Amino acid sequence: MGFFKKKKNILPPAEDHIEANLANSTVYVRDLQKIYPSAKGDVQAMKDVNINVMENEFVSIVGPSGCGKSTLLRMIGGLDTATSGKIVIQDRDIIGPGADRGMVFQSYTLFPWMTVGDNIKFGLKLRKMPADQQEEILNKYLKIIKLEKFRDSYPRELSGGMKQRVAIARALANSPEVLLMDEPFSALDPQTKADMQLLMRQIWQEEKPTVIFVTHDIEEAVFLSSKIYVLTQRPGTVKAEVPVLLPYDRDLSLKDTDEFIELRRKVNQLIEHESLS
Ligand SMILES: Nc1ncnc2c1ncn2[C@@H]1O[C@H](COP(=O)(O)OP(=O)(O)OP(=O)(O)O)[C@@H](O)[C@H]1O
Repeated sequence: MGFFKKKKNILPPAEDHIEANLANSTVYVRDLQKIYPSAKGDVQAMKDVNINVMENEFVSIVGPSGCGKSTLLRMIGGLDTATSGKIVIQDRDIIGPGADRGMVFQSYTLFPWMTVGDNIKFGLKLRKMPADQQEEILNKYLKIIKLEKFRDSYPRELSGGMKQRVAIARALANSPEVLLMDEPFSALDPQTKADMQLLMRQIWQEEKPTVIFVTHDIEEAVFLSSKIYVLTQRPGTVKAEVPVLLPYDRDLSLKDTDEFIELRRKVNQLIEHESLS
């Protein structure tokens, strides 16, 4: 029985419909607050953040610089602790890192002394998965990221985009309940970035991972997501939850359509108003 069902009897009736929605949540963030103590006084990075990510959703977090996007992702990843509030994945309170969450960062985080294959199998080896199953999963993900020929290469032999493809495969190979991505494509050149967005969308359409994706690139957020949370400037809180009602099968030509441009403009305006206020 899930966390929300257990609490049913103590919720007032008015919240019943909210609870019904949350029962399907993979990630549930409530009243999250983050204060960084500093010599010059406390820095309130985040205030009353509430987000709700359903199973198989691709959710992006956008907002002005310094609004707390990375802090929020780090807290969901268990790499940082909240000052108050709650983060629940399925029915478990998050108090630290765990294999239930895969992470991909902007900076390249592959183990440089391991081949591509060993990087992808790393988590599987830790779990002592039988070798034949490891091979099966490795082959599946090498194919998905189109790097079958690079299985025995080392990270130093790969381009930035290839390294991020391996990082995504390494995270997904562990079948995480949620994939957390912090600006994973922002260091790449524009063409590689567009290729990676297309690949990421294809992976999502085929594999349906639950994803929380932090980016400052609104076009990227609209292209990839099923839902976008726009945060306010610091202290960051949720300003808007924007559903992305665009076709399910997407390719890069979608970016030139009126409906895409209109939605990108809407999200941009939400952030611009924030930056000017
Ligand atoms: N260790 C820290 N000590 C003090 N303040 C911090 C610390 N880490 C982050 N902050 C502050 O908290 C706020 C949120 O930072 P965070 O990096 O999460 O924002 P962001 O939205 O990801 O920014 P950007 O879009 O520029 O990457 C910022 O104002 C930052 O200066």
